[in-house]
Amino acid sequence: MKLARNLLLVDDESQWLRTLSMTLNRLVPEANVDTCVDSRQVMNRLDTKDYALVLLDLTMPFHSGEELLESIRNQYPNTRVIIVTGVNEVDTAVRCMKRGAYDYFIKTGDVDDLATSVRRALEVVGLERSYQHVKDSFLTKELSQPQAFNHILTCEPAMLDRLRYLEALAISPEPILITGESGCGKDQFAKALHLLSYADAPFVSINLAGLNLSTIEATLFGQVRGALGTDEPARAGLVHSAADGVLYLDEIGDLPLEAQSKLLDLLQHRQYYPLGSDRPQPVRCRIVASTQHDLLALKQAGKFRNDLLYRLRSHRINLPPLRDRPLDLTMLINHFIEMAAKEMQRSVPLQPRDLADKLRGYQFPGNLQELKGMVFDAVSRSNDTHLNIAPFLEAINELNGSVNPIDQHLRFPDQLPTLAEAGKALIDEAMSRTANNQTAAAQMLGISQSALSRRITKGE
Ligand SMILES: Nc1ncnc2c1ncn2[C@@H]1O[C@H](COP(=O)(O)OP(=O)(O)OP(=O)(O)O)[C@@H](O)[C@H]1O
Repeated sequence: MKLARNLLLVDDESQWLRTLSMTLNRLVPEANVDTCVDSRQVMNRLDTKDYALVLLDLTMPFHSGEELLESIRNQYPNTRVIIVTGVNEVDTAVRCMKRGAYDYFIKTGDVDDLATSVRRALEVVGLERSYQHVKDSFLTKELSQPQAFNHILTCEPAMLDRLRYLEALAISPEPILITGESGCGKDQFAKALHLLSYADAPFVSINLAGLNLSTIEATLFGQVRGALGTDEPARAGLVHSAADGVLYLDEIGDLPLEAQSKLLDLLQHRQYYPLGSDRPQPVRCRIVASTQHDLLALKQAGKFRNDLLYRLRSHRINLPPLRDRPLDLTMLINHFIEMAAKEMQRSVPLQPRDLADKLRGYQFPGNLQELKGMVFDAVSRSNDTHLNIAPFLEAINELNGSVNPIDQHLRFPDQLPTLAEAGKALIDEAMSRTANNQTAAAQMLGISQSALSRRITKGE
């Protein structure tokens, strides 16, 4: 899938082209910069490669910049054009902007503003493309690269929407935040994104839970020799290893505040400083972060930076827990049974037909990870023909046993009722819920029907 990062510099001065391309490579590392010195070649170049942005000189032999601006906007409306010229005339600038230029710069030695505009234009084109992709995929309801999702089994409409959304986001360079309970498939989504857009580049992941600040900083950003006052050798960090690919930050909520500002710098300026160095290193990598925690709550508690949170949340995917994916249960059980049998090199045991039904009411606090664990346990405890379902029943019983309905539902008033009053209220409620069926009410209350009848007669 095409990322919006190809940039074509057009100018008849080859020395200027060389300098500008070197500068932009440094200041906008996310861009792929090509150059074109001959105005007659520009439209050919656009025919053969998908450029998100063209930086155009105005005064050139053969075709003027204004002429090319018009042709590009007509034939490639999704490509933005920034004019970079020596012509310092308000009229010309106004005319170019009216013809659809994205921005207009006078050639000077100071290219910081130009770099900012280039970065913004690439973001705009990326967002436009993602939006178009979301629209297309939601209209057609089809995935264009289904093979990237081979490891994500689902037939739940809500999950299929998320797959399509991830596919649409794959072309944007912006970070993605994946949220959801533990074990619900966040890692799988990060890996799918990698396959969608960065399959030939590295996928580098780190789980930030429980790591201290210096370990995180050194691991992520690397260090120069002796950075920590010891004689430790220089080493490259994971950000360096993830160049051009995906850096997956699992449990981003555990990132200490000090490291959050460095991550923000990386996201905003696509550069980082190894520990002990004051020389910024440019890098281009897609950041995917995940968490099972509520980052808004962490922000309110002062543990997560507001600016980082909003930067990360620009693309967000929240995965539903397994208990909200009833349509997937049977398929996942079958999948994990086959996987376990294969790993344990045994034949696939038969499962009871109603296994998925038995599990329907179960909450799966550990989600797919828990289901997978149960199935592997069951397969390992099975004989060659039939699946041993004890692990499933044990989990259901354990959970039922650990839930204290009184803790969950009863709320006592300041003035407690007497035992007799509470007992009578309970019996009245049970009788009303069972439409005065004493046998059912007695079962609900955990006493025999005759004991209930006695209590009702006595008015207890
Ligand atoms: N849709 C799916 N189809 C098949 N297997 C899945 C699916 N989603 C997740 N899994 C499997 O379930 C297990 C848990 O998934 P994963 O590690 O992606 O969850 P997670 O949300 O990242 O968990 P954690 O919060 O603990 O990091 C993995 O073994 C994964 O391969």
